[in-house]
Amino acid sequence: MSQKRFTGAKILVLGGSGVGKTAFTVRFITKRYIGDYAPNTEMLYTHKMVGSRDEVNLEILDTAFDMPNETLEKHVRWADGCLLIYSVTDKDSYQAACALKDNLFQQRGSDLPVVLVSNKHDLLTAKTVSDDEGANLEDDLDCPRFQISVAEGQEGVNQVMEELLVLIKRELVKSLAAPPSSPEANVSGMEKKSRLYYMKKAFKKRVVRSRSDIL
Ligand SMILES: Nc1nc2c(ncn2[C@@H]2O[C@H](COP(=O)(O)OP(=O)(O)OP(=O)(O)O)[C@@H](O)[C@H]2O)c(=O)[nH]1
Repeated sequence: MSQKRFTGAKILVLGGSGVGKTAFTVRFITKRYIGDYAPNTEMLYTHKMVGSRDEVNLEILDTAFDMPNETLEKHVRWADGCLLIYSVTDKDSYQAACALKDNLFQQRGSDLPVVLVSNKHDLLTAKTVSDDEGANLEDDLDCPRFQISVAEGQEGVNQVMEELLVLIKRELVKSLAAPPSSPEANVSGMEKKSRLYYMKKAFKKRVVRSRSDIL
C-alpha cells in the first residue's frame, strides 16, 4: 500500500474449501458468475478500479484452503485487508473460518481490516450455520459481516469490497497519523492489541455468565 496516498491495496481471500472464494473474486473483477471454477488453486489477480477522481490498483489473492501454515503466515503478513468467507450451507467451513480468525489475530492483532462473508444465501433450505453462530464470529472478529449469494447477484459482492476498502483506507490514515516507531515498538504494540482483544473477550464472557447467574 502507498505510504502517502491510497493508490492500491493487497487483498487476501481466505476461507474453507468450496465456499466461493474464486466465484467471489471472479464476480468482482468480471461481473460474471461462471459457476464452475478450478478447485483448490491459488491465484493472484490484479484489478484497476477507476473512480471519478482517482485510480486504485488492487491485488487480490484467491487462496487454496489446504496451503501449508508457512504460506498462510506469509500471505497474512502481505495483506492490507482480508475477506474471510464461509458458506452458510457448510458447518466445516464455519469452523475453518473460526480457526483462520485465530491465526489472523495471532499474527496481526487487530490491525488487519477484515470483512466476514457468509456466502450461498440462495441455498437457505440447506442452511447449517445459524445466524447466532455467524453473529458470534462477527463479534469475535469485531468486523462487519455480509450475508450474500455470489451466484445470485453482483450487489453484495460490491458492497463487501467497498466496505473492505473503506476499512483499509481508515487503517492507512491511522498509520500515517501515528508517530514513527521502531520495529520493536511495533511488535509490542501488536501484542498489546492482542492482549486487549483477549481481555475484551474474557470480559464479555464474564458479563454473559453473570447475566445467566441472575436469570
Ligand atoms: N449456490 C451457490 N453456489 C455457489 C455460490 N458461490 C459459489 N458457489 C459454487 O460453489 C462451488 C465452489 O466455488 P469456488 O468459487 O470454486 O469455491 P472456492 O472457495 O474457491 O473453492 P476452493 O478453491 O476449491 O477451496 C462452485 O461450484 C460455485 O459455483 C453461491 O453463492 N451460491
